[in-house]
Amino acid sequence: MDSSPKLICPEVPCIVQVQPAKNPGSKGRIIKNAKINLGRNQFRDVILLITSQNSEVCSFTLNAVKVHKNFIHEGKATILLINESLMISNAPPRSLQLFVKTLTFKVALQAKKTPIASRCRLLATKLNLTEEISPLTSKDIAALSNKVGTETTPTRKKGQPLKQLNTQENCNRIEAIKKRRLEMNNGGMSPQSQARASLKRFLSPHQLTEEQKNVLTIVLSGKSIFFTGSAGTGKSYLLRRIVGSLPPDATFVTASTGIAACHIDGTTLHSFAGIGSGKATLEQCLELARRPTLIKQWKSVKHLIIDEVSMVDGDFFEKLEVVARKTRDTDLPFGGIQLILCGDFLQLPPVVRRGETRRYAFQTAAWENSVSKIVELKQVHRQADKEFIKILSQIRSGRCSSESAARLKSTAKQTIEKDGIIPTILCTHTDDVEHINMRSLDKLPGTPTVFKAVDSDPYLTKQLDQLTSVPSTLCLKIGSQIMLMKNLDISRGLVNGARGVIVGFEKGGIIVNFACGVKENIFRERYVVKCSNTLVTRTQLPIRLAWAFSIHKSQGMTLDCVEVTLGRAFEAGQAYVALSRAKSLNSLRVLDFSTECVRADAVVLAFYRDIFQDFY
Ligand SMILES: Nc1ncnc2c1ncn2[C@@H]1O[C@H](COP(=O)(O)OP(=O)(O)OP(=O)(O)O)[C@@H](O)[C@H]1O
Ligand SMILES: [Mg+2]
Repeated sequence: MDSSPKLICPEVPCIVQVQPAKNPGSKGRIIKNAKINLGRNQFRDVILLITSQNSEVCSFTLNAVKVHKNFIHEGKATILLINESLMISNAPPRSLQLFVKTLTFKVALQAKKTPIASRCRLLATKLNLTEEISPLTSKDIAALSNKVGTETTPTRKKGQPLKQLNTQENCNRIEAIKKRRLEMNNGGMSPQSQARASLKRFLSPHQLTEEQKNVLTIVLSGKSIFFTGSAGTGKSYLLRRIVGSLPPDATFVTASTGIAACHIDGTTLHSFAGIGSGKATLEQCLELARRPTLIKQWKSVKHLIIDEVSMVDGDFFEKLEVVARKTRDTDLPFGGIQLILCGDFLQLPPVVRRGETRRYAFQTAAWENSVSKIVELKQVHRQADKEFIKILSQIRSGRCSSESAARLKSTAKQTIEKDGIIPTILCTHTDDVEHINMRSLDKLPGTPTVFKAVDSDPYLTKQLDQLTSVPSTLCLKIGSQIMLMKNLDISRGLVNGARGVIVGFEKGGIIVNFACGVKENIFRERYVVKCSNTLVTRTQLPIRLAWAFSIHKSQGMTLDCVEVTLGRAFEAGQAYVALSRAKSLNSLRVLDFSTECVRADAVVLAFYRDIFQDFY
């Protein structure tokens, strides 16, 4: 049996707009609730099939094809054929990516084969679909040794209309793109190797584990689910995969905090809900949610994703449930919205004011009525070291044996500085963070270079500070310790949380030496977030100063090298969150550790013991 990885082309639910090439301005034909698939006809041409809601099928031969996939992450792509263009939208982004990948490779493979004589084709009376497309395999990649593929991604600015290209223009563009790609390679990889590498990433990316696949299956079955697990079990990683498997128009991706939302390219739950802090009366909240743009949004939600649900306040969650029912005019729990909740209640709890009683989301009737499935992920991915995993597991449950405490204390003296990168101090209090960062910057010689964020709406700067992970002003000097706040290139280690030090300035950017060994020029990035139901942007360097970081802000992150000070820990789960950001005991330095700072909330322990028989 062939055990090599295969990429099976999925059937993709979407909306397709078929436009005649000769008349690109026309609306063409719009097929809603369509499903697209690939097949082959009797000549072994690759065929794209569109099945409409009433099972009507139309097919397009893909002999000459060009794919625009600039917006594929939003579930959109345009396939340009000789006589028409197919504009695909509202597709689950990951399924669409797999589909486009298969399409481009299969068409490229086909182009290598001897074409069927026109006479033969003319003699055939009718085009028959003979078979489904076979999965893409590593053999296919090998066969593509001297062909890059037919796909192109010409740069098109947002808002600029798609233009039908004549053949000459097409050729020029393809040549220019090939040249640019070669230039980008820095003489490293040939286009063939690039094509192969790109497919290999698809064929064998980090695969989901069985327990993660199980969660995905439950999500796709439409059930409301809460999946939990200790830090680093891949909850947010899986969540990103889930987002890619759901239709974008009806899926809302949120998290309890701005920084956690950034990890999954979502928005905060508060910003999505549109009911302010939720502290107002239910009637006032409903009034807010019934504003025209918001009510439209509430009515369109089918899947609501919430990461770091442990920090969602119970009262807020309860109000949200009522708002969902009332705005959607239904008595179904949560207005019939599928909830996809994820987080670890043994990490940070909801923030409450002094004197207020804490109520977790799971303590509400709204949770009882809406969440039908609870799953625990058990395999830890962030750390590989068994000893460290065992220590963390104890701390999560609020315990710490004398051996574990001794092991953690033993890290206090180890050297984890490397190539000028010093570990980030994780602080319990935000004031300490500001103070350490400012003092350390002042100590560096020279005057700072200031990078001011460009916000699409300057009046929303405060909200953008909350909703994006990057500050409105960055004062930087050579020697500044920084943390990357965006996944720029996962394969090279340029991921959210990567630590580095500034070694130079470049026009409009900075030069950074990263702990992963990469030296990279970093320029401004655009962050797009929803604020009061409109899209706003912040353009800023994707970094933060990282001599110090708050434990609250670090929740959800994987950090390269950290120093933890827990003397003033005040919150249940705080020590656990701080320690579990590190990948290994070797990249961690724990100062002033005492077992008193290890605390787990008894209410949460009781909840977990109740739902998981084998829990601690
Ligand atoms: N199936 C997998 N295969 C390989 N790596 C994985 C897998 N799942 C997750 N990871 C990696 O493990 C690390 C931790 O994942 P992630 O941040 O999603 O964990 P988490 O459960 O959300 O943690 P936290 O509770 O701290 O938010 C990440 O670097 C992620 O890329
Ligand atoms: Mg997470």
